Amino acid sequence: MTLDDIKQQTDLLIGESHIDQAIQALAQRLNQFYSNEKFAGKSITAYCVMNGGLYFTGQLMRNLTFPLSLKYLHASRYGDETQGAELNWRVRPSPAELQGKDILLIDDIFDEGLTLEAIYQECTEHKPNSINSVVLVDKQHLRKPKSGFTPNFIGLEVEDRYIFGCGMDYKGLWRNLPAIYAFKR
Ligand SMILES: O=P(O)(O)OC[C@H]1O[C@H](OP(=O)(O)OP(=O)(O)O)[C@H](O)[C@@H]1O
Ligand code: HPA
Repeated sequence: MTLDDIKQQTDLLIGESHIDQAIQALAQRLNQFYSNEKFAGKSITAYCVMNGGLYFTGQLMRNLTFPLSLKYLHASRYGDETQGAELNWRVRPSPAELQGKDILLIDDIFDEGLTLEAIYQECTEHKPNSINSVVLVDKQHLRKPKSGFTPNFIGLEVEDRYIFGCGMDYKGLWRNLPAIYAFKR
């Protein structure tokens, strides 16, 4: 499939400039949040949730103005599929990197929320000083975690379709696209 095929067979759901604006607005909110005196003199440990979080982390980071230590973790439950299954931990954060730290989890999408909720729980067990999460998009449906868990910062809302671009893949591909697409129904 070529880029031309993608353009013909998909709907452009969110364009590049809209996404860039949303990322800048999120960065401003995070800069404001972490300028609170309770974070004075501290650095923030940002965890990029691989692989999907990579694009968003890179775009977000360049607009963040507080001292940030970048790490990554990898938990996956979609693989190359468009339906989620059981969570598979590939790289866990190390306890020593969490204890007493101020953690920011960065991911591309909050869909059914099971991935981010499980990551949050894993991190919480190792007693960070604070833990917050930011996602680029929140998919609009009612299949969210029963616990009520939700990210602290959300960039954009997206309709209930399988989407790709901006870090999100379609069958392992097209994470590189700077806009968000869904195949035509
Ligand atoms: O809210 P959920 O329904 O749990 O889905 C969201 C998660 O799914 C995707 O990861 P994926 O499992 O595709 O792994 P990948 O990022 O390595 O492709 C995405 O990057 C999120 O981490
Ligand atoms: O809609 C999606 N697209 C890509 N990856 C995803 N992971 C969860 N939901 C999605």
